[in-house]
Amino acid sequence: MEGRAAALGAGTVLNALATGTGSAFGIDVETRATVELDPDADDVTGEIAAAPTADTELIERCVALATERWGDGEGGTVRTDSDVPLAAGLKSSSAAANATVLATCAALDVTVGDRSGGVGAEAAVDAAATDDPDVTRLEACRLGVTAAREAGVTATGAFDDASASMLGGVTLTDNAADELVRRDVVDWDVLVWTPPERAYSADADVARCENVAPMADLVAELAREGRYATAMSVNGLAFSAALGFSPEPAVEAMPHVTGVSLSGTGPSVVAVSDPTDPGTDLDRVRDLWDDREGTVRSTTTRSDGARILTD
Ligand SMILES: Nc1ncnc2c1ncn2[C@@H]1O[C@H](COP(=O)(O)OP(=O)(O)OP(=O)(O)O)[C@@H](O)[C@H]1O
Ligand SMILES: O=C(O)C1=C[C@@H](O)[C@@H](O)[C@H](O)C1
Repeated sequence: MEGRAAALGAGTVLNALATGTGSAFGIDVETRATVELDPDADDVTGEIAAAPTADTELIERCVALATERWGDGEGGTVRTDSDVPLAAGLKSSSAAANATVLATCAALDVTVGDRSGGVGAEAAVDAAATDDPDVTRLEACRLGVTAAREAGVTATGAFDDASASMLGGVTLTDNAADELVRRDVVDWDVLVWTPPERAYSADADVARCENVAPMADLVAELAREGRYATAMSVNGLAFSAALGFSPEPAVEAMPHVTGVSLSGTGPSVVAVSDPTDPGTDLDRVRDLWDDREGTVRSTTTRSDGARILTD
């Protein structure tokens, strides 16, 4: 009983720590999970490639909750390997949880897809429905969010990040209710600067973020209108200030991009360029960010989301 799956990292449009409303978009950076189930095992043992001392509780909870829900409570092993740097603001926890839940479904021979007949924002996802699965990707995503809450790696549950990682595209969510408010496909070039330090979401100063709630409401309004890139730039200025990160990398990028923001609870900064936006130049931003400590990575948005791996 083995299953493998991959899920996306993501960038931030709106950080949910101020109001519980959040927004994020999937990017072409993946985390893969391999799950082996053993009907005779009671426990789940996790391993994170290239990070032997990192906390494996999240992925172990994901397997345990998935086998309780869709299997017979099997134990086993789970191993992740990732191109998403851990605790850098690029939704490593959401990608790990989504990949692990889908890999567990694959190991259980439970089919996963997007069921037709959804309502509201979920109907937009259903537009891509091709089959009648046992489990929808949104159900799998919500299970990963429950595991993240139980493992204590999140402030709000981060359904915004998790839905962007699972479905791709850009999502706007209510994290208090784990509800999808809106989803759209975006087609952007993306530049990511990741400084060497790490910032765990569980350690973020939520009270400081709540101080900028009026700005978060404004960002949410822009996102509801589909003005995601503008929303993102406003978010970046507000949450860099609230969380104590320099706004300088975003400010120097701003004349050359469609949108730029501190991502998640930092420290990465993500800039996007809409190819139909004539004034943008991510190469120029790369020249500026290359002078900074850390790594600069070029990528793109993804609209397909997480998937079970079959080869
Ligand atoms: N590849 C992975 N495999 C297993 N667990 C992971 C992996 N990546 C992250 N995690 C879990 O997620 C925790 C980090 O979560 P955190 O929310 O702080 O990071 P993040 O999701 O990258 O940040 P942000 O929400 O700001 O984007 C780690 O301590 C670990 O428990
Ligand atoms: O832990 C959380 O609840 C979150 C962490 C960050 O990624 C935020 O960007 C997200 O909106 C919520």
